[in-house]
Amino acid sequence: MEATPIISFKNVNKIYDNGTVGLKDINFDIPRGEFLVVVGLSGAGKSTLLRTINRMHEITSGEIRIENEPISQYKGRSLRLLRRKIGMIFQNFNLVKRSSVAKNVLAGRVSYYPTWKSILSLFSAADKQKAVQSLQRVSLAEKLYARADELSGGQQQRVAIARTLMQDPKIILADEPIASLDPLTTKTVMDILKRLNQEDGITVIVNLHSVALARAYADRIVGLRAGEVVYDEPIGQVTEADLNRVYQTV
Ligand SMILES: Nc1ncnc2c1ncn2[C@@H]1O[C@H](COP(=O)(O)OP(=O)(O)OP(=O)(O)O)[C@@H](O)[C@H]1O
Repeated sequence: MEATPIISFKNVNKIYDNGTVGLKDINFDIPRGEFLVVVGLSGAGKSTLLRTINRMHEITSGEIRIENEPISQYKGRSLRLLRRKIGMIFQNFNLVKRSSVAKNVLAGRVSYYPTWKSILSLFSAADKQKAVQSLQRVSLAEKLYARADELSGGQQQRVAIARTLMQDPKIILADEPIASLDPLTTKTVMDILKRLNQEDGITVIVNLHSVALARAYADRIVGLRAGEVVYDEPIGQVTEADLNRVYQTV
């Protein structure tokens, strides 16, 4: 029997308040431990798809299950617990630029603390140690006391990854994580995501424009066009002609 998928989309639709179709009848499962890359033109719905998984965006109809639980009704504590197991990294890194790397990384742990302790930054010695270890995973331990805005873009993205590691995530969502980076730094960041996937078994879902990168890193590629899945294949079966379908504008 096949193991339960970690994420499952069933007949998912998303229509924005202004009538724009974000997602149209999405149906697919993501097995635990997969490195999934979502490709598509700008506006195809990649960000929308990713953000429905942690409820940054609400769906209009259908069902999303995480670890076999429907998530749409989650509120309060259940929503916090859902978001704790899902790390997210963004194109623009979303760090507090004037804060230290240490503070930025520790911020990934706040969901484990009562609000008053997190406001006062009363992190335990164990969590400070964990912050150092998270930075070691992205080869940036020496930057612990640097200010975030002293770092290069690639280094900032690695800090953002270290921050998500503080959550002990089961899933990492990466929304165009390398869009602002040069080719060498891109490789460093993608290699780190791949390593976390392979060594820690974290399910990773990455939105990318680059088909070449998708082919280099993905276990499976899903192509979106105008909110619909037009392509869904394991990497071994990916062909140039199929991928071109994703990028047809008509
Ligand atoms: N808050 C919003 N309100 C209305 N429409 C939106 C909103 N956010 C996104 N859209 C629209 O939904 C569609 C999908 O957008 P989305 O950002 O998911 O695409 P994308 O594939 O991630 O694009 P990009 O590669 O440019 O980030 C687009 O037509 C977009 O204009």
